[in-house]
Parts: sequence; C-alpha cells; structure tokens
Amino acid sequence: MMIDHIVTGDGCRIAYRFDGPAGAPVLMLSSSLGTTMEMWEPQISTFAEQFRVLRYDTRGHGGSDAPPGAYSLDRLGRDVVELLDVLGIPLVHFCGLSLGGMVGQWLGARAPERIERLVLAHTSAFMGPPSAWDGRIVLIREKGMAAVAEASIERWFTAEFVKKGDACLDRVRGMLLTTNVAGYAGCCAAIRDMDLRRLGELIDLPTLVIGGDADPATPPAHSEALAGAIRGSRLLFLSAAHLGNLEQPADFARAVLSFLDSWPGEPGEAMPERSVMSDFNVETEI
Ligand SMILES: O=C(O)CC1=CCC(=O)O1
Repeated sequence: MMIDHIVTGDGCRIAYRFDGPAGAPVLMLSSSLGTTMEMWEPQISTFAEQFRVLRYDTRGHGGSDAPPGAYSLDRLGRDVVELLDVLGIPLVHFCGLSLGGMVGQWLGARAPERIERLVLAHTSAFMGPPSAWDGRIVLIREKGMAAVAEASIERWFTAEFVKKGDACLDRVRGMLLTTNVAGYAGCCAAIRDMDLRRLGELIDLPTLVIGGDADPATPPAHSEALAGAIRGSRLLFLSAAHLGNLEQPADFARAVLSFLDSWPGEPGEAMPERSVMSDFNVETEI
C-alpha cells in the first residue's frame, strides 16, 4: 500500500492513500471505529474506475497516530479539513461509515464548502447513553481490544453472514485486535460526547443516507431520523447489519455510484418526510 502521512496542527500524523486516476473527481472514504482504511478494499477497484479515491486512517487507528486522552468530533472533522488543505484538494465527495459518517455530518454542517456530495452510511447523530461508552473505555483499558472484538463482529454482521465464514471476518477481527487501545478509547469518547441531532438541518448538500435493515448498532430508526433531518436527502437500506460495505459490497458500491452519478435525480422525485428528534432515542447495542 502506498501510504503517506500529513501532520495536523496539533502534531498528529494522519495516514492516507490514493487510488484511481489523478485528475478525476476525488471521492474520500472515512472508516468505522476499530477499523482501518483497509475496510474499503471491496469497493476500491470499482470506485477507482471513475474517481480519485482518497482514504485515510482516523486518528487513533491504523497508521495514524493515537494520542492519549479523549478525542472530539470537532477534532476528527478538522483532521479531514487539514488533510485536504495539505493535499491542496478544495472539494470532495465524502462517504463515511459509522464513525466516518459522524465525521461526514460534522463536515456537512461545519465545512460544507469542501463537500460536493455526502454519503452517510450506517451512522447516527447520537449514540447515547454516555455511560455505555464509559463502560467500553474502562473495559478495553483493563482487558485490551480482545474484550470487545467478538461482540463487535456479532453487532456488525448478521448471524447468517458470520455463519458463511466470509474471509472479511478475519480481516475485520484483525483490525479490531490490532487497534491501539488509546486510539479506540479516544474515539469512543468522541462518540460519547457527540450530539449532532441539531446539525442535520444545517446540512444543505446532496446527501444519501444508507442504513442496514438488520443493524443493531445504528438501527434503521437512526438512519430514518438522519434522512428526515437533512432536507432533500435520500434514504436507502441494504440487507445487512452494520458494516454494509462488507456484507453487501456490490450493493453498497452500486448505491454510492448511482447517487454520485445521478444527483439530483428525476424532477419531482419524492423527498423523505422530516422525522422528529425523539426518533434518535431508540436504544442501540453498544
Ligand atoms: O462499535 C460499534 O459497534 C458501533 C460503532 C459506533 C461508531 C462506529 O464506527 O461503530
């Protein structure tokens, strides 16, 4: 992998790589908690036919530094802006999954001039209660990443998919087990302290929300509420749990590419109803 680094204003090295033709529009990919940019491997060759694909390791993960202490969604969002600044890229399509989709919401509201089209996959604007994240932080600090790896796999994939024994399961397990404890804990704190429920209505970008119809981590009601809060967004469900890009790789790629190719779609196409904020209070399995 041709991985390079930039250094952010607070001295954190962020690892990134490009695939696809120089000069093509940039599609930036942002990963979930406990994974690396490798999680996008099934989509890369397809995306790279049309796009210059830019992926990076979230602070605390993979080849990026893992500074000690709590991180924030602001910090994770600014990491993306700083990465784009250093690389001299003014505008990208942004596709983030789970934690990556939280970063995407932040960018959509706080740095919309950098984003052309936004894909928010298997994500949420609020993942309370904070005590559950504190519990997870304590657990991994005491027992290491092995204490959360298997439960994560069970939340992230349907039982049928796990039973089939797809090769991606071992790769995801490997990513989880090798994630830096301080980095994972720092990102858990960012999610614990995050409340983006009022941000959706500030997002004024072509946006596709992708949910998983069997996702216990960011359940369908969270995707519906997010799509309802972002005016004019589209909502699509995959037959998958949380890591839909791995459980349904072809459908995920098709959904993203048809959205990037087709926006704004057919004139007069129905837009989703806005949802009420209480929809976000659906309990999640964290
Ligand atoms: O860890 C989980 O199961 C759910 C999750 C929250 C943010 C993320 O990326 O994954």
